[in-house]
Formats: sequence, C-alpha cells, structure tokens
Amino acid sequence: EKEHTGDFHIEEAVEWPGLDLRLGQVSGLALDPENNLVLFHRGDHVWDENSFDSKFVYQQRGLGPIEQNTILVLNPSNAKLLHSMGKSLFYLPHGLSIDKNGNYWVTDVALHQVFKLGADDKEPLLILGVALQPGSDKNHFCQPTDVAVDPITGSIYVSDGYCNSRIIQFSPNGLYVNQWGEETSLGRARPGQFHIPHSLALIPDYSQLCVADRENGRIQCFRLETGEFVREIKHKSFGRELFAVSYVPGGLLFAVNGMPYPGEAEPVQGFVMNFSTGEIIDTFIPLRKSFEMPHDVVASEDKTVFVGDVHARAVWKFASTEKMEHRSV
Ligand SMILES: O=C(N[C@@H](O)C(=O)O)c1ccccc1
Repeated sequence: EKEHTGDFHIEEAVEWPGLDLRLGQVSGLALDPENNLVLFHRGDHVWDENSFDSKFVYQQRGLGPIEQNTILVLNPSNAKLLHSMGKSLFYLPHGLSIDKNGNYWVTDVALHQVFKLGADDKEPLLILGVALQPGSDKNHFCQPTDVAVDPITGSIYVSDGYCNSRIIQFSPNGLYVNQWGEETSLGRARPGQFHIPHSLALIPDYSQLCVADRENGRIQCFRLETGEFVREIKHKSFGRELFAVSYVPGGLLFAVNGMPYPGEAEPVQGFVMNFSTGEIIDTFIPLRKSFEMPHDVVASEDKTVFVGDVHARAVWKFASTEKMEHRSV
C-alpha cells in the first residue's frame, strides 16, 4: 500500500494577473460557492490619518459614497471580471465574507455598520449598526472589521472593531444574542482580551471561532456557542501584528502578519498552520513585488490561497506545490 508523506509548500502562481487590477485599497477577500474570488475595495477612497476624528467619527462624508463598484467577482484562474456591484453604498470598506447561500457580508469602518447583501445589486437584506454613529452597545459598533456566519446555525459573528474590543453574536435574523471580549490591559494580553479584533475564521468542524487579534500579534479561538476561550495560537515569527486568518475545511489555517517595525526581525509573510496543533507547516511571500500591508487571506479546498493588500492594492495568488514522496510500505 502506498503511504503519502506530503511535503507541503505553496508558492506564488505567477501566471495570475491580479497584481495590477488598478483597484483601490483592497480590504477584503472571500470565495463564493462557485469558488470565484470576490474582493472588496475602496475605489478612490483611502483610509488615512484624516479619515476620523478623536471620537472615531468619519470626517470625509463630504466625499459621498464610493461611486465605483466596490465588490468585484473574479475568475479565480485568470482574474477576469465576472460581475461587479456595490457602488454608492460604502465609504470605507473593510471586511468581506460569503455565507453558504452566497450572500455577501461586509463591514464599513466609516459607517460603523455591517451589511448583508444578496448576490444581485438590490437593497441590502440586513443592516446592523447605526450609520456614521460609533458606539459599543447592542446596536452600535465602532469600526467593525469582519463578519462570519455559522453555516450550520446561521448565527452571525461580528469582530468589533478598531475602537472596540469584542465579538458580538447575532441570531440569523440579526437579533443580539451574546458578546465577549475586553480591552487589553497594560502589560500582558490575557485570554479574551483584544487589541483590534481584525479578522474572523469560523471553524465548523471544531465549532470554534478564531480571531486575528491584530496588535497582540496572535490568534485567539473561542467556542461558537458560548464565546468561551479555547486557546491562543502565537508564534515569534508572527512579529507584532497578525492581520488576518482563514480556515479551509480539512484542517489548515492560513494567516498573514504585518510589516516589521524598524529593527524587528520578523518579515511580513503568510503562514500555513495545522489547525489542531497550531504548528506552522509553511510560510510564503510573493515572487513578484512584495507584501506591504497584507490585509486579508482566503484559501480554497485545493489549497489555492489569495492575499489582498490594502497598501499595494494588489491580490496575489498562491498554489500548493505539494511534492508527494511515494513510499511503499
Ligand atoms: O490600520 C489602518 N488601516 C488599515 O487597517 C486599513 O484597513 O486600511 C490605519 C491606521 C491608522 C490610520 C490609518 C489607517
């Protein structure tokens, strides 16, 4: 009988033409049920130092919403545009995820809102949060960063956000159910404390929700039903910031970290981890150009990985070059 000992490597798919799509800041990536790549970008708007006041109120309303289509559906092989939507709706796109029915779930950090959109371009199916009003109660977010929808229960989880430190759970029709998380106290970051919960990965096989705890440079995982802390995944090679996390059925967890601060050793890169052990089994960087601020990562079952970069305004594709040594036993 043959035994496979896969030596897992991924490297950039250099035939992918997604590096110069002339997009705005690419903030969110997801794969739809047909495995098309969907991206969320900011068109001609940018998030910079002048975008918010000290109370996190968006300062550039005068610009109006982004007139370009902010949600693009691309062919995952050749980056050809298949469909686009989402114009005149958003000010500062951030997170994007797609549920098992193909609905798009997005966050806008300027509006402080979460939207559920059908794949057509009709009215949003659900909006959570109050437009342009930051807050931290049951119906106000503060720069919410991502959404994850449980494929089994339909429960909605929101990572809230740059100016809050919590995960909020809503029922499938948007009623507040539960929340957990608190600000990171000075000194050590304890379990359940966040410093920008920045990206979510829902792990149905283990009924866990994993969070990229960005400025604590770590991933924290919690029980879906209760929000109870399960474990932290942290590696020295993550450096100071861990921006995004994504799970692919079969047990692999993907992540991207932040640029090193001056004088720090850990380079900006992508990570492939074994979910159950938390161990890093591969790292990856582009061959063409280089990561600047990799902001989201998404992987498909065949281990194709896409990374969107909010500064480089680029989308890289990586593919596994698994070398299978065949040993007869
Ligand atoms: O983190 C920032 N941005 C990115 O996450 C992003 O989503 O663009 C940011 C921080 C301070 C000022 C301006 C931008």
